[in-house]
Amino acid sequence: MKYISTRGQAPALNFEDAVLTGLASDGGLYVPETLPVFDTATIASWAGLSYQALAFEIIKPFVDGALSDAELKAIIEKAYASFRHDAIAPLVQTGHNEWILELFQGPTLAFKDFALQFLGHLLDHILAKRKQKVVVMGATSGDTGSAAIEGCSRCDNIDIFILHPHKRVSDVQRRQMTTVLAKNVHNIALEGNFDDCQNMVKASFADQSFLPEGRQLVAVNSINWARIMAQIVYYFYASLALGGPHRAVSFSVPTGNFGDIFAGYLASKMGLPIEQLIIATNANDILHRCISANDHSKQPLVHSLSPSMDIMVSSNFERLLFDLYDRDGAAITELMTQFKSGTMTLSAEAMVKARSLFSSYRLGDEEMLTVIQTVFERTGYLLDPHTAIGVQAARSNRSNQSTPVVCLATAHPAKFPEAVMKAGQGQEPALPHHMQDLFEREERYEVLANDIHAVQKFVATNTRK
Ligand SMILES: Cc1ncc(COP(=O)(O)O)c(C=O)c1O
Ligand SMILES: N[C@@H](CCOP(=O)(O)O)C(=O)O
Repeated sequence: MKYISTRGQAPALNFEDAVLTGLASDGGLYVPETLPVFDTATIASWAGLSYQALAFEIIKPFVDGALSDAELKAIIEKAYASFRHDAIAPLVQTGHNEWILELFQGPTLAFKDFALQFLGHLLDHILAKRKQKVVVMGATSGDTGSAAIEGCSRCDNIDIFILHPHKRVSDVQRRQMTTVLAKNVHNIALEGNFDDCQNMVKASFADQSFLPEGRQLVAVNSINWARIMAQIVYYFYASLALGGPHRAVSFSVPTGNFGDIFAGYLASKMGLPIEQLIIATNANDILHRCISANDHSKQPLVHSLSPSMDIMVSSNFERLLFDLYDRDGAAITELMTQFKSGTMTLSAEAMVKARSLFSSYRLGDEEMLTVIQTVFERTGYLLDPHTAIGVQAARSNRSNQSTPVVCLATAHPAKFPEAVMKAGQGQEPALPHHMQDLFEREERYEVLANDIHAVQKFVATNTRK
C-alpha cells in the first residue's frame, strides 16, 4: 500500500517511510492511496474478539507486509499491556441508547495512549532494525505530550522534545510531562498558545537543517499516519459490542485537531455502518462554524476549561478536505493557501458531502459545567470537561433515538480537577494509584519565547550525539 500527500506533490511512500516522515515535503499529510474495505460478513466475524485481536485485523492491511504478522501482534500486545482495564476500551451506559466509550484507561489517562503506545513500540522496532537515531518533535495542548513521552522515552534511539503552551495546560497534564526526568526527554513551555506550538513543529518539519547531521524529525502528533490508523480500531470495537455491523451506530467526538473523528470517518469508509459523526467543539468552534455555516475563519483562541481542545487550526481537517475534493491535491493546496490569510470557503458540493455524515455542536464552559453536574446527579458518572461536551453534542444532535450513540470519553476527569470542582462535585477526582505521588515529583522544563530560532537551537543543543 502506498501513502500519498494531500497536496499531491510529495513522493508516495511505503508504510515505514510514511511513519518516519510525518509531514509530507509539500506541506501536506500522508493518507493511504486506497482504503481496505471490509464486507459485513467479515466485520461480523470479528464479534467477540479481544481489542488486541481486532486491532491486528484492522491494522494489518495498512502495514502491508512491512511487519510480519508475529511482529505486528507483538507490537499490539505490548501497546495495550499497560492499560488498566481488560476490555481496553470499556463501554458504560449513561442514558437511553447512549454510551460512553472510556478511552482513558491507558497509562496517561487520555485517548492518546491508544495510538502513542502503539507508535512508541512501532518506532522502537523500526529504528532498531534500521540502526537509526531520530528526533521527535511534538506540540501538545496537554494530552499528546505525556502520551508521547510515555510511549517513546524508553526508546534509546529517540530524543523527544514536546512543546506545550506555557500556563495553558492543567497542573496534572504539565506534571505528567515534566516529571519524566529521562535524559532523552525535553519539555518546552512555549510563551504562546497551542497553535503557535503546532506551527513551530510544522515549520521545523519543513526545514530540518537546524538538526545535527544525520538526524531527522519524526512526528508524534496526528500528522503521523500511524496515529490515525491505530484510532480506527475502537470505532469497530464499540460498534461490534453494540450490535454492529448489523446495526448502525453514531459517534459523538470531542474535537480539536480532527484526528480522532477522522479515524471514525475512515472506519465508515472501510465498511462500518455509522449513522452520524458528531463534531463536538468548545468555544474554539471553527469546525462547528464550518459544518453549520461554511464559515472556516480563524478567530482569536479562547482559553477554556477544556484546554486540550483549545485549537483553531485543525491539522487533520485537511485529510477530510482531500476526500471532499475528490483527492485533488492542487485544489487542497489552493484552499490551504487561502486559509493562511485567515479563512477559506468550501464549495457547495464539498459542504453537501461533509454534511451527509458529519454534524456539529459547540458548547461553552458554563453549559459544559452543567452537563458534568447533571450527568453526575442522575447516574453517578463523572465526566471530564472534553467528554461532557461530547455528551451534550450527542444529546442535541442525535437524529434517531433508536440508534445507539457512543460518546468518546477522551480523558479521565482526574486530569482536570479545576473544572470538575467548578461543576460542584465536592471533592477532587482521585488520580489512579500509579500517579498518587505526581505532585511530589521533581519537575524539569524550559520556558522559551515564541521564537522558532530559540526553540530549534534548544532542540539542536540537547539532541544527544
Ligand atoms: C482530552 C481530549 N479530548 C479531545 C481532543 C481532540 O482530539 P482531536 O485533536 O483528535 O480532535 C483532545 C486533543 O486533541 C484531547 O486531548
Ligand atoms: N489535544 C492534543 C493536541 C494535539 O493533537 P494531536 O492529536 O495532533 O497530537 C493534545 O492533547 O496535545
